[in-house]
Amino acid sequence: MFFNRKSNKLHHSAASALAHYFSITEDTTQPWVQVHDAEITITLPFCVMSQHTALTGYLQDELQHQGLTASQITLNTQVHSAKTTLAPVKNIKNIVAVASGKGGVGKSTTAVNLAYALMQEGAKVGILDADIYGPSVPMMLGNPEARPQSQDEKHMEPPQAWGLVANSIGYLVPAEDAAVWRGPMASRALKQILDETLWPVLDYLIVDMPPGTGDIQLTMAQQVPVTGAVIVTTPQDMALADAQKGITMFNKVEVPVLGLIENMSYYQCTQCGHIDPIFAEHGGESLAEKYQLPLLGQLPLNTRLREHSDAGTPLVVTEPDDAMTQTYREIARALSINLALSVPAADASDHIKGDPIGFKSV
Ligand SMILES: Nc1ncnc2c1ncn2[C@@H]1O[C@H](COP(=O)(O)OP(=O)(O)OP(=O)(O)O)[C@@H](O)[C@H]1O
Repeated sequence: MFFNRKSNKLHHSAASALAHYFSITEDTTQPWVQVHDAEITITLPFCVMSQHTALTGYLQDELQHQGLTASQITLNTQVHSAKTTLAPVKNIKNIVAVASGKGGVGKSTTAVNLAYALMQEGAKVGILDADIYGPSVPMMLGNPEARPQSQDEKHMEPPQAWGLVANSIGYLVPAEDAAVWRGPMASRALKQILDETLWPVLDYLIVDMPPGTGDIQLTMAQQVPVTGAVIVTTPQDMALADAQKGITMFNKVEVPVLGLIENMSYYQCTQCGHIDPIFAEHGGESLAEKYQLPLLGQLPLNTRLREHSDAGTPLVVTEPDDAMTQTYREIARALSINLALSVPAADASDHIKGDPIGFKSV
């Protein structure tokens, strides 16, 4: 009886502290907490590994203020499979489309670095390059010569780069062949790559969408069981106008837009530190406000980011302490939290089958 009362108090206080920490309701956090004797186990439905130490400290302090002590606080992560209208893809819990209305705004750069940032926050992540007409992911991952292997001539083992599993039309056919495909063929190819790749169990598959909001993009968004979309834009009026078309497109196919990322927000001179908003200011903020969407983060125009992409050494992996890496990780945490809290979870037992390849999550 005494133990039960103490457990209940610990349970309630931990749930309340979590609610406060993440600015959400206690109803949401209650199911995350389990108490056994005086041991608290918290299972978060999102990936925020870099915050675990701070969060544990915060929980300890909050309990102490209430005269409570936990013998141990353990934090785990269990990302849910989200509910989608289309049938899920085997082993993939969530598909996140990274899209842009306008070309050249840094969508692929963002998709690649975001994928690694999610991994650093504790997620199991893959990337699918759906940019059929201009696949740049293989170059950005530094493995353009890689080819998916097949044991049965039906399924592909995806290449891996620094622990990230990836597939791309760029690994499969010469660029000039894909460039002349018509829309239906391009979307069929994407669906085929998605379904025939031996994906290990992934919390998130990042899909680098082709730029634009035409028929091809619409068909792709309709054929793939996308959990949510992230729109990349620059602050420039022209890019913002196209980003709005992207938001409208995802609304049309009932895919929730999880947030905006503003890229090339400003340039900071490496010599004098002067900040120049080359593509105008506040564009991302006003777009986010207009559509009531979170602005997940803002990245500067930076030579090193471009150099790392060109060299196939993604910045987030090779410069883990860089300020831009920290921004990508903030974006990754915000995205993971937003997805877990805004998209209802589904029963995953039918499609999560276990790792078919020697996949090492890092
Ligand atoms: N924040 C940034 N700072 C500097 N260079 C950047 C930044 N973001 C992207 N780039 C560079 O801009 C170019 C276009 O980026 P990227 O290929 O990611 O854009 P995209 O929107 O995917 O393009 P596409 O429309 O061709 O698919 C690349 O050379 C990339 O390295």
